This record gives sequence, C-alpha cells and structure tokens, in this order.
Amino acid sequence: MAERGLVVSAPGKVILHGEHAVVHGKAALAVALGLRTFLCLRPGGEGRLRVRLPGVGALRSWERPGLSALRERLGADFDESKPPSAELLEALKEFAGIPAEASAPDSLAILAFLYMCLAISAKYGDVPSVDIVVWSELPTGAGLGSSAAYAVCLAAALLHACGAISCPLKDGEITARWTEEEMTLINTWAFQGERVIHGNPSGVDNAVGTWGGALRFQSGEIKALKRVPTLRILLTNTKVPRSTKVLVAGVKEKILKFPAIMNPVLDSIDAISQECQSVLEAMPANPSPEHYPVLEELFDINQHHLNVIGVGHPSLDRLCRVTASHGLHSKLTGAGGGGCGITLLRPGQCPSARLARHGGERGRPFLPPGTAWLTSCPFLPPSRQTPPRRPWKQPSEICARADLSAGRPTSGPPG
Ligand SMILES: Nc1ncnc2c1ncn2[C@@H]1O[C@H](COP(=O)(O)OP(=O)(O)OP(=O)(O)O)[C@@H](O)[C@H]1O
Ligand SMILES: C[C@@](O)(CCO)CC(=O)[O-]
Ligand SMILES: [Mg+2]
Repeated sequence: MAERGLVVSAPGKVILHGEHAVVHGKAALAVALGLRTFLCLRPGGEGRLRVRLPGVGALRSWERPGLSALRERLGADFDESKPPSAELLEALKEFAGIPAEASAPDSLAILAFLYMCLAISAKYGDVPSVDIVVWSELPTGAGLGSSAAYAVCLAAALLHACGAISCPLKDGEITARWTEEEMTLINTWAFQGERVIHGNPSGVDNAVGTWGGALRFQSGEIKALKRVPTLRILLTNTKVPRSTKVLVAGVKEKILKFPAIMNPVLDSIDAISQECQSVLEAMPANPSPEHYPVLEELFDINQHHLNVIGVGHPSLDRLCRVTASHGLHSKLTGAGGGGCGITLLRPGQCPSARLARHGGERGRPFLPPGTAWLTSCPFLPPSRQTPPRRPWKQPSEICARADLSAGRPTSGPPG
C-alpha cells in the first residue's frame, strides 16, 4: 500500500424510478450525484487497525492479531456470492460489543467494516494493518445512497490494502480509476457491505456508486443509459430519519400479505421506469419545456404507487403539495419514509428561493435553509460532463486519489 496512503471517493445517487420495485426484480433508473463520500486509507501503526467514522460518531481500533484470531475462530464461509449469515453477523456484533438488535448508524457502519475487513482478508491474505477515516458530503439515511457510497469506498480500500486490486494512480497523476474487472470486484464486495446494512438490497445503489453516470438496473443487470439529457433536479431533504432496511422489509411483508394487490403495483412501477427511459433517450441533449409533461406525469404516478406500497410520509406529501402549488412535480427518492424528495425542474425554472420564501402552508417557508439544493443529474457520459469542482477525472464514479495531505479535497477529512 502506498506509504502516503490513498483517498478513495464514491458518489451518492438519485433513483428516478424503480425504488423498492427493483428489490423484487423490476427495472430502476438511477443516476450518480455530485455529492460524494471519501475514505482516506493509510498504513496502520504497530499492527493495529483503526477506523474513524465521524459521520456516524464512531471511532474503533483493534489489534491485528486479535482480528486474525477472530477470523480463524469463526472459520466462516466468507463467500461474497452469498449473504452474510445471521450467525456470523451475531458473532461479529458480540466481538464488537454491538447489541444484537442494534440498528444505530454507528453500529451498522462498524459491523459492515468488520465483516468486509475479515471477509476480504480471508479471501486475499492477512488482516491488513490500516488507519481509515471516512467523511461524506451525503446526508446519512436520506435516500441518497450514503450506505452504498460508504460500502463502495470500504470495498475499494480493503481490496487494495489486501493486494486484490492495484493502486490505479500512476506517477504524477492526481486521480485515476480502476479497470473494469477491478470495478466489478469492488461492486461485488460493496454489495456485501450493503447486505450488512440494508438486509436485502437490490444492488442498484452500489452499482451507481461504483460506475457512476446514469444506469438502468434490473435483477443484477447493469446497463449504462444511452446518451440522455441532463435533467435539473431540486433535491429536498425532509430530514425525517428512517432506515432503508426497515422500509424494504415492510414492503416485502405487504407483498406477502396482499400479492394480488401489490404485484400489479410493482409491475406498474416497472412500466414507469421503462417509459421514462424511452422518453429520456428520445429527448434532445438540451430539451425544451414541451418535453417535460410526460416525465412530470410519471413522477406523479410513481409517487402515488410508492404511497400505496407504504413508503410515503407526511413530510413527502407536503413536499409534493407545496411544489405542485408552484406547478412542479416531485416524488420521493431512495427508500422513502422521509429522507429526500426530488422535484423535476424544467429549463429555466429555479424556484428554490421562491419556494423557501413563499412555499409551505400558512406562509411558513417549507424548505428550511440548507435542506434544499439544486443539483443536476449528469446523464451525459462522464467523459462529456463539465469538469468537476474537485480534481476528480471522472466526477461520478468511484475514483482513487493520492492522499495529498497538503492539498485535501475541498471537503477534507475532519480533524
Ligand atoms: N459517512 C458514513 N460513515 C459511516 N457510515 C455511513 C456513512 N454514510 C452512511 N453510513 C451507514 O449507512 C447507513 C444509512 O444507510 P441507509 O441505507 O439506511 O440510508 P441511505 O443509504 O442514505 O439511503 P438509501 O439506501 O435509501 O439510498 C447509516 O446508518 C450508516 O450505518
Ligand atoms: C429502496 C431501494 O430500492 C433503494 C434504496 O436506495 C433498496 C434497494 O434497491 O436496495
Ligand atoms: Mg442505503
């Protein structure tokens, strides 16, 4: 591992259509965000592993021999093609002093780190002695793929520390990306990390975090969307906390309870994803307002379906009502139940200030400062995107960068 360490970064995501249905084999359209998670990996001192996760208030360290002994004692089958067993995760929770039913952000994050560290090292060598710090521009638990970006960074860093993938940086390069084969390996292990955090993920989030850009995901098949326009999206964080794991489990329960009612809804969401993809791919690079009515109608229909499957929330209903009062169309993104909503903006529309000032009922600003920000979903292939704000060669998929301690990225690690 490079003596100076390595900074790995992966983007968050927005799901345009298909959330939850994609867990049950339907199609989803997802696109990488310009908000990223960063992981700085440095050689650990005196055979120790240290992980600092200020985003979830976690700081843990272990002696390397203790983890090696744990791995041997577990003798577990760390096969990355299978979900981690409940017994294995219980043993790891006990070792880390995490309560059995824990679902707090720090507990899940440490559990995911421990599992991936032991599993990857079991396959590719010894438990590495590393010092890892993770920081992010993404709100956690808000539907923007923060868990996936975390898992993708962890996978890349641990695979590199165990010698399973190269350090893609060449002398003099500031950023670089791995080969397709290495990215596939990173994505496979990131999916394992998502399985620890989400329980029953589809894999769409870690796929976008690994490959970036815009893609269609269905039953593990990842297909980059052909050249489609850049859409301008207003992201609004309702700041209502929720757990993707719990929401995904709730939808599964409802499907088992009402299959004849729920399956047609999932099929309809699948059809919405297909229709949206056709419309996007038929639109010119710089669409004019008349191309938007169908996209807006699909947002509305899908939002109603997401309420039917039980992942809506009054705060999201309010977002939809307030934006609708300004002629705009919104839907939740990610697991729902709170978290973020997305509002489609036509060319030239930029109502966030007007929304903040006059939105909401009874005149109160609906969007408190800092909870809404404009972003654009860069549908253009990374090579055709405008240069990123930070020195990332490909702004929207996982990248590696030397740990330029002096010149850290704008959102450098805390402390
Ligand atoms: N920067 C981070 N550092 C450490 N752990 C993180 C970080 N970001 C996310 N996580 C882990 O991911 C969990 C949030 O995952 P969850 O899937 O519930 O939300 P999300 O990924 O933001 O939303 P969605 O899955 O709907 O896109 C946190 O509780 C934490 O365990
Ligand atoms: C809710 C869900 O469909 C998307 C979460 O961002 C879960 C998944 O696909 O893993
Ligand atoms: Mg997640």
